Amino acid sequence: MALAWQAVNSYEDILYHKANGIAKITINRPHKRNAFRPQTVSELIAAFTDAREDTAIGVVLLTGAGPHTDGKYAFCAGGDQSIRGLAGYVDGAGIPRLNVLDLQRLIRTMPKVVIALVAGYAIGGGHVLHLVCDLTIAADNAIFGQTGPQVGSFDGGFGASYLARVVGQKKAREIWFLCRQYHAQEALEMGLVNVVVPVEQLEAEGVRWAEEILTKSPLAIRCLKSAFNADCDGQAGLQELAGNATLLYYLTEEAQEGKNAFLEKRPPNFQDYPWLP
Ligand SMILES: CC(C)(COP(=O)(O)OP(=O)(O)OC[C@H]1O[C@@H](n2cnc3c(N)ncnc32)[C@H](O)[C@@H]1OP(=O)(O)O)[C@@H](O)C(=O)NCCC(=O)NCCSC(=O)CCC(=O)c1ccccc1C(=O)O
Repeated sequence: MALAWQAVNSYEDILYHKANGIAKITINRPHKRNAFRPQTVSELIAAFTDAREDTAIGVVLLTGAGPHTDGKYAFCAGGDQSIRGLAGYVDGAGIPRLNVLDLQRLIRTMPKVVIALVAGYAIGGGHVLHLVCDLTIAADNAIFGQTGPQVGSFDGGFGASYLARVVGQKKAREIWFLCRQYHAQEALEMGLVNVVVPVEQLEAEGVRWAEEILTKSPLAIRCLKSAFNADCDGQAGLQELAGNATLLYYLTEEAQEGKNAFLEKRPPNFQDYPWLP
């Protein structure tokens, strides 16, 4: 049965819906193959931040609106080249921005599962967006690729190093150095996506995966996501993982004793808590 999506807020460049513990964020610029401008990214950050803060939400689906009137689908074609200035993508106030990097970090560090639903093109910065999601479900018409060295750009952050972690060094260098496009099946074979489904089943499959995840333990999923990140993200990754250890410790009676003793102006008594092997 289809979910009864409820619209959340009103945006210009994105659509934002929620239903049954799932948030769905849709880039809505199909006339540009869902390429993002600074406003698109700001709106995406606002929606992802809302989903992060909402304790009822456990999984976020990120997708692109489509098909366009020409029948073509796109997840996202990267930065909008028509408003690219000297120092980034120029916003309505004339300020150049590279704010998609903030969005990448938000998706990567939010303690909920983010699933990219890719129909059509995931190209350039749009390809990196699906890459930083925890899981990717591809439609059978999905096309993946980087174009940076062709259009005078590159993503040397997650777009390079995390891509190499996912598909291996040789393949990642091929993807960036040759700027080829890869079909869904090839993406599956290189471990870039989790599954390929017929395009008309894309959202339903995403909802099925989300519903399955939502039956699992939120704290376990949270700790696992930060553990996977810690392996790649250096001190920032360790901070995220250690933050979860602190959260779990705060939940114990032992930690409460420390706080209570301070508030009651007495020495703490940790004698009841064992030094576990
Ligand atoms: C995606 C295509 C392969 C699709 O091809 P096709 O189906 O033939 O459609 P088109 O006719 O080309 O496109 C239809 C329509 O959409 C417009 N459009 C498509 N993509 C863009 C875009 N990226 N920017 C602006 N407009 C776009 C296109 O012009 C057409 O409009 P008309 O009015 O009808 O002419 C193909 O479209 C394609 O190759 N697109 C470009 C892909 C690309 O090169 N993207 C940019 C890569 S660089 C990037 O994304 C920056 C990454 C980034 O943001 C970043 C990374 C690291 C650090 C910082 C940053 C940062 O913030 O910049």
